[in-house]
Amino acid sequence: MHKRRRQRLSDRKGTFDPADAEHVKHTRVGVWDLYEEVGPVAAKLPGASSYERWVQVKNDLPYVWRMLKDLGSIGDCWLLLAGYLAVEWTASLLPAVALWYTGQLLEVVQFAMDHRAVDLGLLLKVAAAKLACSIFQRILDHAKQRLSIPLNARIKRHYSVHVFNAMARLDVPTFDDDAVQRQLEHSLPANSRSSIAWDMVVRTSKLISISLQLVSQVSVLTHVLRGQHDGPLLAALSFGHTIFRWATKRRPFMDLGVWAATTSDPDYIKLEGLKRVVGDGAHRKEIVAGGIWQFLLAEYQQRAYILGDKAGSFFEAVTASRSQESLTVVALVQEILPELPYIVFTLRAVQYPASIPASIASLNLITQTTGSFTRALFSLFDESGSLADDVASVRRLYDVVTIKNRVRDGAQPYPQNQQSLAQGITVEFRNVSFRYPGTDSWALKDVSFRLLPGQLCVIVGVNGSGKSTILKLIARLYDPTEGQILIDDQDISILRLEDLRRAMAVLFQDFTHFPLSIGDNIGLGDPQHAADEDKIREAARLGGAEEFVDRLPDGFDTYVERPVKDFYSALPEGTSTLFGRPVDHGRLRRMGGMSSRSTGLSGGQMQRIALSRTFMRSIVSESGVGLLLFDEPSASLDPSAEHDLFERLRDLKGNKTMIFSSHRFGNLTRHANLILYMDNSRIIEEGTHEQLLKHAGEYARIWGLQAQAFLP
Ligand SMILES: Nc1ncnc2c1ncn2[C@@H]1O[C@H](COP(=O)(O)OP(=O)(O)OP(=O)(O)O)[C@@H](O)[C@H]1O
Repeated sequence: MHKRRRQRLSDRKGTFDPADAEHVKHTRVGVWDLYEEVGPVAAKLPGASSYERWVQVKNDLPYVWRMLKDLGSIGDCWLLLAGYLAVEWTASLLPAVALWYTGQLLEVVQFAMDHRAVDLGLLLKVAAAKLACSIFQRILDHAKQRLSIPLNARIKRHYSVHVFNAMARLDVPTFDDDAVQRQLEHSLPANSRSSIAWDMVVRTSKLISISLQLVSQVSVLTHVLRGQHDGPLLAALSFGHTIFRWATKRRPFMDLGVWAATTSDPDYIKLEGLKRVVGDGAHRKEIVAGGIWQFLLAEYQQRAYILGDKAGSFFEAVTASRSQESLTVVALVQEILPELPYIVFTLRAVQYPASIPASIASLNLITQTTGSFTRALFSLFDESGSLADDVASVRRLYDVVTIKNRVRDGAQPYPQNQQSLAQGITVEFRNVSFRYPGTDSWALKDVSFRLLPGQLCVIVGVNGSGKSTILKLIARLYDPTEGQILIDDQDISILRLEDLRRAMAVLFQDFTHFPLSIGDNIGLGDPQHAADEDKIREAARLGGAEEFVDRLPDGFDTYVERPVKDFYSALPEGTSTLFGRPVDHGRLRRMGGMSSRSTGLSGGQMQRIALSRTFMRSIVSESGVGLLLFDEPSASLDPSAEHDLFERLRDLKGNKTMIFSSHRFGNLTRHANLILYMDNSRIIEEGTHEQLLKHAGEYARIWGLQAQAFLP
């Protein structure tokens, strides 16, 4: 259900404007404002929208074919699949066989009426056959389940690699794009235990099986009832009621089409805010230190009292308002219709008393069949509707690997001569301006500078002036909106991205830690040597991480953030550790997504791990790095660690070109060949430390401020 809802939304093209009174109906549901699209009349004609959906299914069929071919390429999949289908379809015929034997019972009754004696042979045969049907049904169910487990696992594994590939290869602006995020979301199965392809297989097989079940049951029933008094009439009445129920079945709210709901009720919004304040551990310190819990409680009580019964989530409100509409004429007719066969049967019995036993048997047979017929018919329609969604999901699953990266790859190998990297890289910005995707303001405006091989450049300036952005453009995470960036005098966009990125090492300010072991976190700086423990240790030493990592119980195998949760239930209160890790007893915590307690590393220690990763790439390995980009590498380091870091960096720099972004003057800027002072997206001063002091501008002023802070 949830899955279908997501897909319906994404299939719509264009926009939805709640303020468009002509096409959008507004209603109040509790504290919520519900806006529903009022579609054109044609779309409301029965079948009109389903026709469109089936046309879409037809267009998407090539993707299904491709999926089938892919399934064929998975080891043993075809064999398992053939077994699975054979079992499911055979099982679908069993109810009809059982029905046929029930029909035989009718003959026993008829025989008893005609001859005043029971045909014992036939009775035993029927009983044995019905028993055999039940046992066979159970065996087939078991076989189906056994086959589905390896099938599902293999299909899931195959497509998890497919989706991993689709996600892993995306660049920053593409991955950040909302439309791409939605596309990626749709390539994931609604249920983590399944996969889109497996859902599709199950659905198709089930549809065929239900159809077989319906056709076989109806034909057996027609055959059995042909000679029975009133049989056809009772059957018509029973099925009539089923069909009426299906035709008047209320469509679930979420299937109604395009809609959106919001609330502007200030009491409700505040109530929800207050709940979060006390539920989220992040606010606990402030609540306690500020002594505000009683105030919060009083506020909460007041809002809850004002809102009364209206306080509820949107779906609660919808359910409450729907329940008021449940007594309709259609609902009453639905209740009466099932009784009709009994009424007719009673009237006929009064008219022809002799036929009562046979009629009772027929009625019983019919009502039994109608039950299973109703269920099958309902699920046939439900499943066929979902099949259209499944086919669309398969299309999306394949489309997702064709998403184009926004940053286009260049064709030119870089560098032409690998040895040249050791001499450093030339970096030049020519009138570069840049806006982040989806924003209107300039993050960089008309920036130009040239850095020669082996030079050290430090970018300083106020917060948000564009320092990090310069580094991101050099790493080609984004392309400039205007202007040109040259690397070794070649336009950066013509160079092969893979080569370019291999030639540089970057430490971002907002560096992240992969939810992998510390060793992997460092090793990934240079994937080619990621398994080389000596290199990892050397990188950790240079990054200042070796000492504290060695003190951790699991050393380099420690997971800073464990990506796998443990499962447990009803542990005694005193169990504070399990499997060597702290136990999280709090459901509230888990609900707030705070279950994974980290190993408790400090910000500075985290930064040292990130630094080690950069060292792994740039200095320890011989991977041919000629350019080092560091964005605030010492932001979380204590002064002595910062001093050591810069010393080490200068020692190891060699002829590599280095660019730093920093707020701290002194340690670095004094040694820089070029300092860029930035303000408001522009370079406002540039030169060496001495030149800028002589210039007596902003750089000199800030330098003076920082120097004064250390004067007695
Ligand atoms: N991903 C992004 N999307 C949109 N705008 C961004 C993004 N990243 C940064 N910006 C904006 O671009 C401008 C420059 O940001 P940048 O991070 O380059 O500044 P900075 O000089 O490095 O700042 P700080 O000293 O705080 O690190 C800022 O106005 C910032 O808000």
